[in-house]
Amino acid sequence: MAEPVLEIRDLKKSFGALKATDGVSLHLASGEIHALIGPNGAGKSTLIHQISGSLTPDSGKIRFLGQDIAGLDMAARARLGLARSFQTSSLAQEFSALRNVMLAVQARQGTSLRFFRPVMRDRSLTEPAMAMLERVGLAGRAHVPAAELSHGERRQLEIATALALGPKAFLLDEPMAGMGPEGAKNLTGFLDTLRQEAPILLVEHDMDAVFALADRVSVLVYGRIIATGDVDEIRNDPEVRRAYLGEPA
Ligand SMILES: Nc1ncnc2c1ncn2[C@@H]1O[C@H](COP(=O)(O)OP(=O)(O)OP(=O)(O)O)[C@@H](O)[C@H]1O
Repeated sequence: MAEPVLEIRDLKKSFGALKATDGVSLHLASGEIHALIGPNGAGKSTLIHQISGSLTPDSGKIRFLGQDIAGLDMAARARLGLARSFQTSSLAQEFSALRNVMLAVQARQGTSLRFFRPVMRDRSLTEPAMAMLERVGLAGRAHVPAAELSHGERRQLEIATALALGPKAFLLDEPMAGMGPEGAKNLTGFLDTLRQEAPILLVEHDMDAVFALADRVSVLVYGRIIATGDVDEIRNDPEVRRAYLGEPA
């Protein structure tokens, strides 16, 4: 097997007596969507925070693109191509959709603000930024301030800014939250295409989306992975049905 894009080994994190992450190991392979599901409080967000670098594990290994990233801060992990999106919005609300994506393009190019050039006419920024907006279906809303976009459109814009950073893997924490049925359907279709660009570790409560998208599913309960498998294996796993899908033993 080719080396996984992301590999987590025996990760542990406690808050006092609570073992929020209790020896988690999982990996994300190239081209796949790996869904992480589990009941409220299972430790899904805590795990994502440790991978993105906003929370320090007590022990365990995190390797990304063959490199141990445990000692890197969040910004350094993002620069390597680890894109985290959704639970905290990174958008500049007063700026247009286009300007938001341009900021990400600029960050990737490593250029500083060009005070003496009219930024909005800088084609090395506007052209790739428009291309990203087109990809997520927001080109028609390019000049609308982020604050005036609908909830679903803001999610699309967050993906466009993440794409502009040239990600090598996505960590998506509940992207379907707050989306109506139509928005969830559109986003599901889009995520389906996104896996070609970079694999996705997907934390999601929307089981329709998980079962439609996931190549593999891991089930987290009380900080431990109790099962990993494809959608059918997870649906039919008696322990999963008991612990998570709420069925009697
Ligand atoms: N900073 C913290 N300090 C203390 N306890 C915390 C902290 N962060 C999370 N926890 C606890 O760790 C456990 C796991 O929380 P976490 O938010 O990771 O779960 P989750 O699976 O993402 O839940 P949800 O599906 O509701 O988002 C919970 O019991 C939570 O109360």
